[in-house]
Amino acid sequence: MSLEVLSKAKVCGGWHKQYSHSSSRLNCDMRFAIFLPPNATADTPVPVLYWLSGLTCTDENFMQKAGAFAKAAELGIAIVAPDTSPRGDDVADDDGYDLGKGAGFYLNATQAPWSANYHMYDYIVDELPTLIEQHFPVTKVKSISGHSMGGHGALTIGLKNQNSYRAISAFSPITNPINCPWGQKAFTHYLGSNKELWLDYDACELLKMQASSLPILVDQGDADGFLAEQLKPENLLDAAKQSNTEITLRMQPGYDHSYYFIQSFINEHLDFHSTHLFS
Ligand SMILES: CC(=O)Oc1ccc2c(C)cc(=O)oc2c1
Repeated sequence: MSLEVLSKAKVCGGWHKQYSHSSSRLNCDMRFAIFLPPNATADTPVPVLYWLSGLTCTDENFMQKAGAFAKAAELGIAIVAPDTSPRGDDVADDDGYDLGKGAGFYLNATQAPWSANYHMYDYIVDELPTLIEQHFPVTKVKSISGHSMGGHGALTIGLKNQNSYRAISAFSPITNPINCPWGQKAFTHYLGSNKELWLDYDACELLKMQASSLPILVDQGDADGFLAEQLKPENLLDAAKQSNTEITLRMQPGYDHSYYFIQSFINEHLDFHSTHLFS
């Protein structure tokens, strides 16, 4: 599979690069961004942290706003930031910011018109890592993190693929999409009205069914305007209790839903991932 370079810039001794490629799973051209630390070479490949962004975001938000490069360079971790949905003029969309382009919810849609392209679950789990491992000096060792809708993606993808990742972390994740307005809207459109089929993409339901062998770190701001209606971290703790899974949930006083919050704690998440990626 071929990659087209869209941009490259040296940063913190490493490289930030953006690429486009044709995705067979999403049936469209996709973009992603990668940060390669200075020590990533063919002789010394490095592990990868996959970062899943939230609603309305692209490959660019985390790379431009999180301030993660200095720490990732020091630790020797590559970071891959995919886009948040399929893209292009032929891809179905909606006027709302919480459905369609920019709102792929990291699942495989089964309902028309979404099912033609919206297979973000398969893209993140299989197609993108295969591509990254073919083209860059990285190992197969990986972990996963994300924000909001991307936190939901990191939790569900990590929990469903515990042998593929070393650790999961999330900022302000949508923890229980089957019980919040964003999730209920997206799942109705992408998966249909049979709510039994929604359970497979809900972190709380997954945790109730199976304990996590992966360490999980969640940071949540207590001044986040979406906390009570959309994010519900207390439901994640309740679900974890039911399967005897230990989750570190840190309520961070005064922080909101923005990238200022992510920037404040990203180094601690990178340290957390480093501990497990190199163990
Ligand atoms: C760049 C940025 O601030 O991203 C951002 C803003 C808001 C949201 C909301 C409301 C939900 C979500 O899933 O992600 C997200 C990302």
